[in-house]
Amino acid sequence: MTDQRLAHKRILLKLSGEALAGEAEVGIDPKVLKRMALEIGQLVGIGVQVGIVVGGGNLFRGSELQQAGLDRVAGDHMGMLATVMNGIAMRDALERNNIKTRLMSAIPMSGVVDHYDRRAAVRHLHGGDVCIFVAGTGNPFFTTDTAACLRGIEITADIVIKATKVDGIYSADPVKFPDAVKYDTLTFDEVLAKQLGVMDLTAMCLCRDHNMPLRVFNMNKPGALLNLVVGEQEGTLVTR
Ligand SMILES: Nc1ncnc2c1ncn2[C@@H]1O[C@H](COP(=O)(O)OP(=O)(O)OP(=O)(O)O)[C@@H](O)[C@H]1O
Ligand SMILES: O=c1ccn([C@@H]2O[C@H](COP(=O)(O)O)[C@@H](O)[C@H]2O)c(=O)[nH]1
Repeated sequence: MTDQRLAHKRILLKLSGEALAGEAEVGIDPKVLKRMALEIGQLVGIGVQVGIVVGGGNLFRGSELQQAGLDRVAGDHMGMLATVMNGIAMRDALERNNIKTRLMSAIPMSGVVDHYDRRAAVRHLHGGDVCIFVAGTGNPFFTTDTAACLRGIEITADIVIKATKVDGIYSADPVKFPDAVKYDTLTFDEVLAKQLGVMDLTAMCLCRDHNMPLRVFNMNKPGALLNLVVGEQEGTLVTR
């Protein structure tokens, strides 16, 4: 395939932590990791530059730890460290499939992962390496959705793609409301006005204010990721 057929040449892919857990919903399922690694490898093979932000919801979420009695900032630090563990697992899966990978953390962790450096990340992307960005934004009270939009804007990705367990944005959470209706396209202001909960407000506003398109799609649908980078309709596209 030639470069001209690609709808997106540089993407920021947000992988939800829960998606890494597969059916178990907690922990990491090696079969899911392998499948995702192969799908990401297909993109690299056709010349797409891939940045990834991984979530941590399969291990820890600060808000849930706070409800269980922990200090919120301590909980958020644990959540960010959870994303580092997921990132190490994702790097391992990619490298097992001969996909060159860089793992960069917003929180310095010498000897385990590289420290995040935007200019170095862009150089690695140009060289064909997948860059995995972990530890979110490095600050408590944020989410990895916000980190994904932030990194996407920083690396001048063409689009932020949120891979999740539902196949787009619906009129209500489709997990709780099976009658909810799916949207093919939305504007950021519509998502905000309708309070559609698929992504947090900070992340949405960041994408809107920096004119960064966002697509939400189902990572459990084989081939969907490849389809959308070649411009086919998958999930829901949100634009300004
Ligand atoms: N209007 C909506 N349309 C689609 N999904 C929605 C909507 N409202 C809520 N959701 C829910 O949002 C979830 C998407 O969040 P997801 O679990 O992928 O990410 P996360 O919380 O960012 O990641 P992590 O699992 O790492 O914490 C979907 O699984 C869905 O159940
Ligand atoms: O910038 C950030 C990103 C994340 N956190 C904490 O990590 C967990 C896991 O991230 P998810 O986005 O929920 O997958 C999150 O709940 C926060 O506790 C953070 O503090 N700062």
